Amino acid sequence: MVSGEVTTPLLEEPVFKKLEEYYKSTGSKINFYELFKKDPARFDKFSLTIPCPGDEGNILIDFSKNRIDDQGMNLLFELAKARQVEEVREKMFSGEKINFTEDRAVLHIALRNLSNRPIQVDCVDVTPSVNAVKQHMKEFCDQVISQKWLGYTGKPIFDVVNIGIGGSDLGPLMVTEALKPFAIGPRVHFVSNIDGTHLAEVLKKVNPETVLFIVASKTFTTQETITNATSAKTWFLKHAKEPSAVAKHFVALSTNEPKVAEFGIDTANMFGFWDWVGGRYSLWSAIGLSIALNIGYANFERLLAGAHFMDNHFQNTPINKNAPVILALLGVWYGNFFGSETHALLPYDQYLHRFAAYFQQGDMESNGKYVTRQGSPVNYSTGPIVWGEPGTNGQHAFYQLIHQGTKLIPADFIAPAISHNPIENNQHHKILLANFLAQTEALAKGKSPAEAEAELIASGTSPDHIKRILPHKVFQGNRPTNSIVVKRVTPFTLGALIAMYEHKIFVQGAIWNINSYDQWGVELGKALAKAIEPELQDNTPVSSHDGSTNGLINFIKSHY
Ligand SMILES: O=P(O)(O)OC[C@H]1O[C@H](O)[C@@H](O)[C@@H](O)[C@@H]1O
Repeated sequence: MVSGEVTTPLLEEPVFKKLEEYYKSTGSKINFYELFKKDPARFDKFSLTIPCPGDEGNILIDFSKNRIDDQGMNLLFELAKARQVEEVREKMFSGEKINFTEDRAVLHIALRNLSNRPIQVDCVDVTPSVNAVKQHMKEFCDQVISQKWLGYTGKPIFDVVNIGIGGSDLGPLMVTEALKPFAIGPRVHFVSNIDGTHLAEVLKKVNPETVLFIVASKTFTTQETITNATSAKTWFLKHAKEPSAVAKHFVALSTNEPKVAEFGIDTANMFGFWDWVGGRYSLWSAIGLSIALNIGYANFERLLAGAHFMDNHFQNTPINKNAPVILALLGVWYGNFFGSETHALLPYDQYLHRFAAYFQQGDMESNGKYVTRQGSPVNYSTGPIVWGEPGTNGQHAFYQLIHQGTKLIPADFIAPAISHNPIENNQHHKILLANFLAQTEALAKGKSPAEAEAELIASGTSPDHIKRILPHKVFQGNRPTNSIVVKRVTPFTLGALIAMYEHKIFVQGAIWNINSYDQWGVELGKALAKAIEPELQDNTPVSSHDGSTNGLINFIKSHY
């Protein structure tokens, strides 16, 4: 056990019990829309404005449309204190090995530590090595973007293919999509799936003379990535013929130098990182190389600066004004008291269309745990199911269930005030924002039976028909949302938003007393796939698995 670790089971925490009582007597009955009528200061009280430097504007986090009041919020803040969120936060920032099941520190914050504060792991300051890799990345990006890095026939690089999966794919993919307006370098493509279709379709778009493959894998043992990278190399050599050409067209991002060399990539073309960078927190490391190549190193550094800015906010702001802490506590409030099982991320920005997918891994791989740090099964709910799609698309797909379904689905709406594409005199963006505002208002306000009836009468509906359809036209409202508005989606504001959600995950993990930084759950499936693969090599029937698995394998083999 790590010293100072929380050992009181969550449900026995005195303030958790107080919260339970408060939930029964008051919290469960709150209609926050009604509270706006009673308290004109509610928005000011339950929102945060975080001023960003330069012309990045403010980040507004409006959490007033939640089932909370002063008493509830104060109890939640007390809960954060009781669960020692501040102490555990210090452990993370100071490089303690809080990921104890892998005996690792958790230091994605060190990758964006632009103030160069020394951070020690095993008595060694990691900052110089972080800066050295960043310098290598910068030089490489500058060479590729300025077209000084030439392929085997002397042509510059026009396309970059990032081959990686999970944390070595989702971050760079999400960020390069989000920051398309900032692209100045080669086009980027992503191959993650072992399904040969993924690689085959990307290879159709690129030219071996002008393509750069980035093999991104922390462990450099991930089956999908190594198989895809090997096939990409075979394809490349079919064209280039000469093995020495590989050095100009393949680079590796990894913590595993021997495996990189074994694969045949010159370790001079390897960008390293460290075991204290979790895969799902690695876009700030060398894993971000495809981002830096696409938007330029200076913009990549702005992304880091935005994250560093949020790290400072998280580390230095009192709990009751701390954005990640507040978002985390609200999640705990719904998950552990109201029984909400999911959390929706709904960006009103087409460029952020992979944001929810990114945090699906970030959150679900981190907090999808049922065992406490001390090793006992929890008797409370932990990480939510995270999902979402950009608005307004989602409105025409699944919002019906958020409005009138039986499940309580807390949702974060994320929007930029200013669009990168203000086409038609900005009309598109105004319609987009009007929809974002209308949805959060509708979810809050709902529609009472009296309002619905008045509408039906006004539209000339017959009394008999009104009687029949009225209940279907009523919305309960009181459905919680957070609204997060930035001036514009820029490398800086995006970096800050990502870091905010990373720290939210951290705070929830601390409250639930789980290790947010390992992922043993994904290992079993990997091991079993390795065992089944040889069985698919011929058509001999198998009988060594459970009935279903045998049946499936034999059905597939019957097509061989
Ligand atoms: O970068 P790697 O080592 O290829 O891992 C890719 C992914 O593999 C597994 O699914 C998990 O461990 C993820 O957290 C990780 O992001």
